[in-house]
Formats: sequence, structure tokens, C-alpha cells
Amino acid sequence: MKHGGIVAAAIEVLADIETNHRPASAALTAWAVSHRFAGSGDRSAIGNLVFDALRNRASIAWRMGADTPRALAIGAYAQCWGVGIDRLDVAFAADRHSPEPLTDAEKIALRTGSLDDAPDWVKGDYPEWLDPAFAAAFDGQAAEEGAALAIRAPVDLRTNTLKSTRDKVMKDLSRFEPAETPLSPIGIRLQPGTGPGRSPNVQSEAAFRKGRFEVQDEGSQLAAYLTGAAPGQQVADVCAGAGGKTLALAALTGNKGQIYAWDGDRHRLAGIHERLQRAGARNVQVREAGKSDALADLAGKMDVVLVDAPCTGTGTWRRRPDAKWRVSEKALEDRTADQDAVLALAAPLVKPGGRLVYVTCSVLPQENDARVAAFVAAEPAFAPLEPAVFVAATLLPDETKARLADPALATRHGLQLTPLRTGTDGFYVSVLERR
Ligand SMILES: C[S@@+](CC[C@H](N)C(=O)[O-])C[C@H]1O[C@@H](n2cnc3c(N)ncnc32)[C@H](O)[C@@H]1O
Repeated sequence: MKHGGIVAAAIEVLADIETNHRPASAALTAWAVSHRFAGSGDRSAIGNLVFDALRNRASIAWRMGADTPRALAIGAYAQCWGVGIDRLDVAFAADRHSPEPLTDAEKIALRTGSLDDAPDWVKGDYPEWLDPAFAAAFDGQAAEEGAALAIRAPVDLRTNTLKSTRDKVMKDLSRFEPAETPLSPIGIRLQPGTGPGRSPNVQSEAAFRKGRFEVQDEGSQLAAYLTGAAPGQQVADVCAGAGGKTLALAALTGNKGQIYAWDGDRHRLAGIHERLQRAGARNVQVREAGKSDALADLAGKMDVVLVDAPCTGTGTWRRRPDAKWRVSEKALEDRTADQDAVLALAAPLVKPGGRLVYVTCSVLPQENDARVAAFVAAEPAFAPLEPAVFVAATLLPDETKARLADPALATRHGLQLTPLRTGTDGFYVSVLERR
């Protein structure tokens, strides 16, 4: 497909998302099913344009003076793919599947649209109702932090040290031009595609099938390190989901000691068994999902309890931009209630002197420091550690420890990683010691 057709298809998909309140991935699949002539390259180009439009929705709408699917797709094509008006006109003229030619008003908007007078939520491309939360979290940098959450994310991989080394995996994947991640000593970064270009799909690689690496954002890798888990320890992962952090913990503990993986939802936990096997993780016991008495025998015995809490996922907007415009005040309220519930469930498992580690992939203070503050008010036996203290107690290299101990990353009760600050997804980590 030529670019005119790609823009037209993106307009259709954006309209479907808006009209039918569908997730972007479902709308893209529906489009592909009804347009079987489109090849996989076309489908990923259309997907890229749709996701770029959603990542940058507020700023495109401001510049274009309209929030319609057409304005968003054309604006994303010009703003994110760097196509000037002349080339845009040529691209549209060269393809009979193009949308209607640009109007004079669109041409003026594309030429002169500016964000100079735009409010922070437009410059930062986040929902207006979250402005107070962003202002509180980022003290004068809300627009910049939001804008960094609106850029395509790289593909980050975690070397599975139970089976390989970073150097070997980088050789396995040399055709993707891998680079070492700056902070995680076992992370590998592949750059995302630009414009219509595909991002690397590494899950069909032999090295993946052999369990030598996992796809995992560098921030998530760091969160696993920040638990301080070490070989020989007893660790409970009570929101294990499909096991992303469980696998990282198994590698960190070198298969020595015991990890107990559990989740409130049996469907989410179901995927963990196959992943554990592929990764060669042998020190993980998966406890029966849903039933919290499945953890009763662990009470007071754990060195580390990880609560990788359910959250709004605001820190992952680079990867899931449609979620950004769907998140609601009600969803935020529901998640904070879940977070309080799961902290209360996890706390009794920690042994005296042990650590409760609270993690979210959110940047909203309501889900982060506020939850920790509410928890310690109810459970005075737990005290949040200073980031410099819990960072020092990890197996991270000294340069990473120095970077993560930077006071600029510290919040009242923990540590906040963001795309702007650390080049990772947005992750919050608080470590509480049981006195
Ligand atoms: C952020 S996800 C976990 C991701 C996973 N740890 C990983 O690294 O791939 C949060 C998980 O918390 C689970 N959850 C939600 N409420 C819960 C509760 N009250 N008790 C236990 N798990 C809960 C959800 O089912 C979900 O799998």
C-alpha cells in the first residue's frame, strides 16, 4: 500500500476505536480481517500511524484545531513521521485510496499550528483531568514527562542469566543491532521502527524459544533488582500475573532459595508454567490462584514479599497509548482500592527484619506514595526505607546504584523511574522494612 492508503486506513481504524469504544489492537485486527489484500508490512505501518496518533492525540488535535480521526491521522503523519505538506499532497495525489485532499484549513494548521500557548496536558499529551496528579508528581516538568511518555518505546530484553549471558544473547540477535541498556546489567535494547518501519519481533527467534532472554522493559528489570532478592532467600511474589518479575527473581536468586508465585486471578497466572519451564527456573512454587489461604503457611517467613500491584498503567503509555485516553477517575479509584487490599494481604507474610516491596507501573502519586502512606498509617510495624538504603542493598553494579540513588528520582516514600528520567517505562518502587 502507498502512504495515501495507509493514512486512509488509519482514519478508518481510529473511527472504529472511537465509535465502538474498541481497544486499538482489536480495531486493527478487525480492519485486517475485512481487508485481506493488505500485507503484514501494510498492517504494521497502519498500526504505527494509529498508535502514533493516539500517543500524540492532544497535541495533534491542538495543532490541527480538530480531534477527528482524519485530523489525528493526518496530523500524526505530518508531526510524527515528519512529512511536510508538499510531500503529503504528493502522497495523497499518487494513491487513489487516499483520503480527500487536504483542505485549506488543514494546510494552514499543518503549516502554522504551534504548541507555544498550549497547557501542560496538551504539550504532554495526557488527559486533562490528570493535570493535578502530573503537576504533583513532576513539579514543573509535567509537560516534559508527559511528552516522553508519548514517544515510541524501544524493545527491551532481559538476559536470562540461568541460561545465557548478555554478550551471547547480543550475538544471537546481532541482526537487530542490539545495544546494552544503560542501567540494567543484563538488559539489551533494540530500537523501535521509525515511521512505517516495524519494531523488531524477537519472539520468533530460536534464542527466545530456548529461554535465553525475555522481553521486559528495563524499568521492570530494575524493579526486580530493587527487591534486594538474593540467592538462598524466601521470596513471595503475590501479584505474579504471567510471571514477568517471577522469572527475573528466579534468575536473580540463581535458582537457590524459594520463590512462591501467586495471583488473585487464575487466568493471569495460567501462563506462568510454560514460561518457567522455558526459562529453566527451578526454584518457583506456583500456589493456587485466587485462594488467599494458599499463602497461609508462609506467614511471617518471607525475606522479601513483592507486591507488583494492579494499577492504571500510566507508566506504560508509550506501549499502550489507547489506555491513556481510556483511564477514568473510577478506574483510578478501583485500582487504589485493589492496591490497599493486596498490601494488606501481603504484609503478614513478611518476617521480622524482612522487606515488603511495593511496585506499580504508574506515575500517579495516588497509586504510589499515597498508598504507602495509607499502609504505614494502618501498619506501623512497617517503615519505608530511603531509596539510597534499599538501592545499596541490591546486586546492581555500582554505577547503576549511584544513578538510582540520585535524589532527583526519590519521592516521599520511594523511587520513581520515568522515560524522561531514566529512559525506562514509568515504575514506582517503595521498600518497607518490617521492624
Ligand atoms: C501489574 S500485574 C502483575 C504483573 C506481573 N508481576 C509481571 O511482572 O508480569 C498485577 C497483578 O495483580 C493481580 N491482582 C489484582 N488484584 C489482586 C489481589 N487483590 N490479590 C492478588 N493479586 C491481585 C492481577 O491479577 C495482576 O495479575
